[in-house]
Amino acid sequence: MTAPRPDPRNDHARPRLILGSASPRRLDLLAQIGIVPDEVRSANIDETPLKGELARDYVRRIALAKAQAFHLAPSEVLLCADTTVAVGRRILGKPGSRAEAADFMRLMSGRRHRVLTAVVLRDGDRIRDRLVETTVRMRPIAPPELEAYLDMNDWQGKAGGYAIQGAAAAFIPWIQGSFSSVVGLPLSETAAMLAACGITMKEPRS
Ligand SMILES: Cc1cn([C@H]2C[C@H](O)[C@@H](COP(=O)(O)OP(=O)(O)OP(=O)(O)O)O2)c(=O)[nH]c1=O
Repeated sequence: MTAPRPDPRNDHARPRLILGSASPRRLDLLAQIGIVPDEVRSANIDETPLKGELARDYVRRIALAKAQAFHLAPSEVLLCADTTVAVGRRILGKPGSRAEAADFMRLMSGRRHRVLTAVVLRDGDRIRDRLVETTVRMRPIAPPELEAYLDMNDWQGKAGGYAIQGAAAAFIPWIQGSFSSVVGLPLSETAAMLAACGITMKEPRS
């Protein structure tokens, strides 16, 4: 009997990619650039901002905390991220209720805010991280529109209580920065970080 020929598509030197995120958006965004994690894990992190903490310090601290929450085997590379919304110095996380989502949307209505995403890649003891900031403008939202929007439940599980990739797109005429970063993972920056660890698009199977 002859030994099976090795499949040239199996690159055993390539590290296993672990996505440390419960966000379905992050998995979809990776798939968009042809990256399929070998495994998805999630951890519960206390995401309470510290008193007076700046949004950029906060989002980086939380992404790093997520990246430290997992045990990794030597062949594994871990990707984690955190996305938050900042209006002036106020940090808006994921709203805990419809009423809080309404407060957030009223605060953002008719003005600009920032969306920050910190990406962390952990490869053994080595940590690579990037912070990407995007400015988003929301047009004024009338009270009946806000009620209709909240009825759609799109606010649940989203920083700031909205999803630019969802119904709230109707309120957003302009952004400056990275669309994918607002959705949860800046793709250009993430692809570069992964490539530095030897993780690139999977070859298409014929
Ligand atoms: C502003 C904005 C946020 N979001 C989402 C991205 C993130 O999933 C979420 C912010 O919460 P995160 O804490 O960054 O992520 P998560 O709780 O969904 O998942 P995990 O912590 O396990 O990685 O908000 C959108 O989908 N669209 C948007 O326009």
